[in-house]
Amino acid sequence: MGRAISKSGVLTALGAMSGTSLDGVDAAVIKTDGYRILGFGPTGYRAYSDAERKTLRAALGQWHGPEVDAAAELVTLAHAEILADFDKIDLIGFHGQTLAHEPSGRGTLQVGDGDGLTQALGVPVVWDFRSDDVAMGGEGAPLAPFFHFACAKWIGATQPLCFLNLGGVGNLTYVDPRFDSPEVLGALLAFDTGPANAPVDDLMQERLGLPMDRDGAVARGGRVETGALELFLAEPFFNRMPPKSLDRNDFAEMIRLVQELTDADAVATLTGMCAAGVAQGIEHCPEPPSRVLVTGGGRHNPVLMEMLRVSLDCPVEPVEAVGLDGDMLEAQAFAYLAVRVARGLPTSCPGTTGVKALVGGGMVSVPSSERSLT
Ligand SMILES: Nc1ncnc2c1ncn2[C@@H]1O[C@H](COP(=O)(O)OP(=O)(O)OP(=O)(O)O)[C@@H](O)[C@H]1O
Ligand SMILES: CC(=O)N[C@H]1[C@@H]2OC[C@@H](O2)[C@@H](O)[C@@H]1O[C@H](C)C(=O)O
Repeated sequence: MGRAISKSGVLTALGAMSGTSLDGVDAAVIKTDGYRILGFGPTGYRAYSDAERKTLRAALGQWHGPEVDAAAELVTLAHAEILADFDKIDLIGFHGQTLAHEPSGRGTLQVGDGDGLTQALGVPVVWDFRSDDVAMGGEGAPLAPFFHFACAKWIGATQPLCFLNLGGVGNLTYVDPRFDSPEVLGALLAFDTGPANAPVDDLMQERLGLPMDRDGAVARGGRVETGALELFLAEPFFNRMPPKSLDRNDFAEMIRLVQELTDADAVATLTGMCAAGVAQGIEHCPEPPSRVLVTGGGRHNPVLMEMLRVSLDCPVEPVEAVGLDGDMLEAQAFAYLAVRVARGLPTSCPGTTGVKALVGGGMVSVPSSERSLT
């Protein structure tokens, strides 16, 4: 099943992402030469059980110790299960699970054993994508922007546009497709916009024992409390110039801003905070984007989408409007980035992570049977 990584030509790469929402592992195949997208392939999803989610939650914010070890083992096994379902793969891009992210402090931690996966699956694995960028002074996130640039080309965009990912945390990529290459100054600007669904999920869990505000049903019956919203926007994060990134729990205490509110008002206000963070962030774009294409779970929330439409001056649509798959874009991104890493191409630049030079970060593990060949 395994093959050494060819140094040129089109590769079939499988990417896997376990996001900050802790819902499960997304996996997706793309064909790429490391520059262009040549096609999209099959996708898969492996949900975490309640018990597994609990194990992951217990390890959030920690850098080492038994909780981290348990989380790492679980993440590796869950990935081994889903990735084994795919066939004829040249290369795997394995993001792992972020447990802690403190780029200007202790670094960034994505757990999961990429080397173990290589041996188990017999396919080369690229992993630990963020550490090199952080070591060189970058934020280590977001990393999807180079892939967003390729997506903009794939859909034939001719004017600047934004990709907005609304997962646990929100991140925005401004792409100017008039440039030929993503690393050219001005082609990309990217940053985290603020918390997205994580605070809503946490509040729903805490108050109602539910994992999310499905279809915005609770927020729809509530009212955004402007006092709480103003206090939220006064956080220093919003005045910082991009690039900038967040840890899932950096804004965990914002739930306190809504603690006196009814369930509906509290959820509406947290939803409004996500939209307001995006509206503030978009002001940093070099030019107003022609459209905002939304990916990640937040695009399924009609109340959140409506709030974004009201506060932004351009069309706001799910990425499905241009034929992309908003549930799989991150997994596809790490498939794409894996090929770039394997070929020595950069995966971040000053405009995406604030790093001083171009970085092609990641470890490459090859099956031991192929070590003599590479
Ligand atoms: N139908 C829906 N209605 C409302 N919210 C939804 C719906 N579907 C998904 N979501 C939200 O999207 C979240 C999952 O989003 P996604 O899978 O993009 O996150 P992630 O990839 O784990 O996070 P990140 O991008 O921050 O790493 C859920 O936790 C939930 O809050
Ligand atoms: C440190 C980390 O894992 N960051 C994630 C997280 O989830 C969304 C946002 O915060 C983004 O910065 C990043 O993921 C996406 C996939 C990225 O790197 O582009």
